[in-house]
Amino acid sequence: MLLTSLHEFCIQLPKVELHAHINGSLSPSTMHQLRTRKQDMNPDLASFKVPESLDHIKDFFDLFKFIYQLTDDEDSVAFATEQVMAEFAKDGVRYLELRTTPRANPAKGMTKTSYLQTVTATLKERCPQGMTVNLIISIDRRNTLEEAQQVVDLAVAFRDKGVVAIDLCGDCTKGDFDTLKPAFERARQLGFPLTLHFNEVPENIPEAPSLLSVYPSRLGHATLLDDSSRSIIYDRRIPVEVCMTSNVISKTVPSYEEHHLKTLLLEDHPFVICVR
Ligand SMILES: CNc1ncnc2c1ncn2[C@@H]1O[C@H](COP(=O)(O)O)[C@@H](O)[C@H]1O
Repeated sequence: MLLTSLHEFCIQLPKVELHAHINGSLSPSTMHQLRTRKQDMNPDLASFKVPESLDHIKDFFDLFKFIYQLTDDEDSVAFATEQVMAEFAKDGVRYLELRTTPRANPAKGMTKTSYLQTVTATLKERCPQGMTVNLIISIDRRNTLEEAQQVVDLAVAFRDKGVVAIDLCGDCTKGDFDTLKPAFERARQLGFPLTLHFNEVPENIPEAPSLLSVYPSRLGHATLLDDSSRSIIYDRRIPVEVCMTSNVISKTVPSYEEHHLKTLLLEDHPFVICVR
């Protein structure tokens, strides 16, 4: 087939996507469809729009208060998951690792277990032809240790349903990794590879040694590499999930030209380009 442009070539190129949060990957069209389903019950949603740019990464996490109202029941979660897979497939992704934080909504009868049942069933039944999809289960930085341990229990329960790893995500300006560390240590003992959102903002730098002490297999973002983290990460060759669009939109990186991808490339450190 004759390719008409570089853009077309990039779309058709078979790709892997390893860092995509389900609720962070809803396209404007998916959000619109979910909003239309829900706005009778929740008129506030009618005026909600994702802004094109943000002033600070904190504003980014605030958006999820709205987005979670769009996916607050099992049917919407299934619809959102199916749309996300279909859109990645259309963009030429052949291997996809989605990640998501189990969420309950008692008002709609959704539990963390039924949330994951819905997601894993959708991955199995609605996966586009020619694409393989696996799931990473996320622990939110704002979780208590008990909640984090519950996520590990869920990962064990859903292990044979395509769960391949456990993630640390959530508002990088909140929470304390040391509180959650025993859950990550247990996850590792149980054989789950770990991927951790790492050093997205300066406040994260003091906790970096603690995150690295649980032996993550991959790191998300790793935007700010202090000398001591850099030397451990380079020594162990821990691959970085580079999320350029997310970094530039949330202003943790000033521009694409100044992105730390360049340093990783020049220093021959393994990384993978991701979207969110
Ligand atoms: C910008 N960098 C980031 N850093 C940390 N966590 C992030 C993130 N981007 C997204 N999330 C996490 O993904 C969740 C939404 O998807 P799920 O409900 O899990 O599917 C958000 O609530 C946040 O915790």
